[in-house]
Amino acid sequence: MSETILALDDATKTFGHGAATVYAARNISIALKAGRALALVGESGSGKTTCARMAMLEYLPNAGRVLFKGQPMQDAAAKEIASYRRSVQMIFQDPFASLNPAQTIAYHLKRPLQLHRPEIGKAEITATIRELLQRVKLDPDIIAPKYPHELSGGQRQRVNIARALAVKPEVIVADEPTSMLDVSVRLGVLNLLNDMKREMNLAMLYITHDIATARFVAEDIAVMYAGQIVEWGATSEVIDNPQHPYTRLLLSAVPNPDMRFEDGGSDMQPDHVDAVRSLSARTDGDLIEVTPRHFARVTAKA
Ligand SMILES: Nc1ncnc2c1ncn2[C@@H]1O[C@H](COP(=O)(O)OP(=O)(O)OP(=O)(O)O)[C@@H](O)[C@H]1O
Repeated sequence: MSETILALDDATKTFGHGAATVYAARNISIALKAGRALALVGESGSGKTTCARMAMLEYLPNAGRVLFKGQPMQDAAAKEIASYRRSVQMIFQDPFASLNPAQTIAYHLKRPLQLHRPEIGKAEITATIRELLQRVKLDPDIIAPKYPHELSGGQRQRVNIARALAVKPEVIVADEPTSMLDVSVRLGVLNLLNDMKREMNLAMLYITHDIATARFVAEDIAVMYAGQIVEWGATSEVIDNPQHPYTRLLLSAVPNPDMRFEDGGSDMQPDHVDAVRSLSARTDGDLIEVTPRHFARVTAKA
């Protein structure tokens, strides 16, 4: 079994107080292992980004822990936190927003090397930038001198991936990394993430509302609804044989994940959709031990 690098251990994050408390993430336990990806899947508002932010230490959980190689990060010293921030790199949804329009691509890659890779001498920086661009399948001669606006969305996202790799991370958190890209280039970027994961033994958290894309990247999958993980397991098993009604609902909306279930995005009846949602949002039962009885109860109700 490969090593767990980063884990959320029974982590809960709430916003607001009293009756207005929102449980953005409730009792989340996930483990990111070297050389493997976990897909966190769910519709908008299910809590995926909150989990990513806890993994990035942007939010500390109200309860539960963030563990890095078994060490709780809540009480870590500043030096350990700085090292954590290098080891855990994020790739964002919007490939343009995270690039400075006034700087060349070479500059974007040079900065993290200068800041975080002191072992690379001045003379080797250009060669390392070339290597990084080649790794993400971009031609260094063409791309390095360009500015972000001169690249396509897919090329920009590859630059973001190269920049994340520049600091030699152990974990990549990719939050909807292809949702703003042209459909024709999405698969290429997902395949690249997959290659990086294997070649560099990276642990990866892949966040998406599109359960179908999880197959391309992730060995494991966790399905979220209303701040909770309702089902998890090996990606192929969960997709081919979903046990939880909410996972079935999510799969019924593929291949048009942008469509709302209520607008005919799912082939389930609207009252059945409502029943699945209310069951999935319950916090009193043991949602994790999913049994076919859950499904039977929902169908009987609908
Ligand atoms: N800073 C915040 N303040 C108050 N509520 C928040 C905050 N961040 C998130 N929430 C709430 O927590 C819940 C989960 O949000 P989150 O952004 O994690 O979902 P998501 O699955 O990532 O959605 P999306 O795919 O739209 O980004 C939502 O109900 C959201 O409104």
